[in-house]
Amino acid sequence: MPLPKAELHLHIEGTLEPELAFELAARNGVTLPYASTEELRRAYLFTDLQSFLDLYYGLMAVLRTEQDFADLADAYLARAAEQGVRHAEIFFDPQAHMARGVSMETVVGGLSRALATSEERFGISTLLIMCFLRDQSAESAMETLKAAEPYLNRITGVGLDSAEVGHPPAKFREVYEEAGRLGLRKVAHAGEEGPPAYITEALDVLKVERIDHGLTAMRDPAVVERLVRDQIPLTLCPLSNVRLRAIDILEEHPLREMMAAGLLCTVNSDDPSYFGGYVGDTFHAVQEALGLDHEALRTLARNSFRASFLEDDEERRARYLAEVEAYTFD
Ligand SMILES: Nc1ncnc2[nH]cnc12
Ligand SMILES: [Zn+2]
Repeated sequence: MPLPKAELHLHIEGTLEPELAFELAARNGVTLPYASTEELRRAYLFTDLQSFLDLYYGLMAVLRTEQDFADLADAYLARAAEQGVRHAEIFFDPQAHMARGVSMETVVGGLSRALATSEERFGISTLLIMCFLRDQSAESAMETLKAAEPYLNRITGVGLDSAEVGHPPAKFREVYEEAGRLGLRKVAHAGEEGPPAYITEALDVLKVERIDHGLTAMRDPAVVERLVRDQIPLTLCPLSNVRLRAIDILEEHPLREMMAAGLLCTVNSDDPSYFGGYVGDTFHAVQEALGLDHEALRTLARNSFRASFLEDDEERRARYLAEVEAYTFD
C-alpha cells in the first residue's frame, strides 16, 4: 500500500496520456501531427517551460466534449488512486479550451462529472482550481472569471500558470481581488523559471495562500525567511523541474535543503503524462535521488494534507493525517 498523500499541483490537461490523446483524436475527427503514440512520446524532449507549453497546448486539440473531459479526469483519478492519492486539488486551463470554441460549461461539466463520483470509485476527495494563463491579458483573465461565475459552486480557487518570465503576478492584481470578493481561494505559480521577487509579489499583491513551485526562492535568503516565517506551502514538482531543465539532474534538486531550512514543502507531479511519473513515482524518485528517509517522506505526506484547502472539512483532514501517522513503510 502506498503512502497516503494529497496532490496539490496537478494540471488535468497534463495527465493526457498519448494513448488517450489518440483515442480522443479518432473519436473527434482530429488529425494529430504525430503518426503514433511512440512518435508523440519521442517529442517529449523539452528544453524549457515554453517548449513544453507549445506541445501541451497543441495536444489539447483532442479535448472537445464533456465526455472527453470526464474521461481525462477519470483516467487521472484511477492512476492517482494506485499511487496513494487520497485528496487532489486539480488545476484546469479554461482559456486554452475556450480559445478553441470549447465552452466553460463543457469543461467544468465534464471534469465535475468525473469528480462527483471520485470518492466512491477511487477513495479520492477532490477540489477544482481554475488557472489563468499569465501570458494572456489581464482582461482575458477577468472575462474567464466572469464566464466561471455560474459554476463557482464547483470551483474552490484560482491559480496562475503558463509562461512565467515577463508576466509578473502584479499583472493580475484586479482579477485576484475579484476572485477574493467571490470567495475563491488563491494560489499562483511563481519561482518556477521566474525570479524570487515574483514569489514575494504573488504573496503581497495577489494575496495567494500557496506558491506553486517556489523553486527559485532558494536564490534569495530573505524570500526563504518570509516563506518559513509565514509557513507558506510550496507545491514543488521535482520531475517537472528536471524535464523542463530548471535543474540538470534530480540529484541536484534542493528539496532536502528546502525542508532543512524549515520551508513547508510538498511534492507533486505537475503534468505527469509529460514528465515521467505520477505523484507516487515522484515520491520514489526523490527518495532514491536525494536519499530521503521514511520520516522525510512522512513529513512530505503530512505537509500535503496540512497545505490542502480542506479547511471546511477539518474532520476529513484529521482522518487523512491519522492515516499518514499510522502508515508503516515496508
Ligand atoms: N509547469 C508548468 N508551469 C506553468 N504552466 C503550466 N501549465 C502546465 N504545466 C505548467
Ligand atoms: Zn504547474
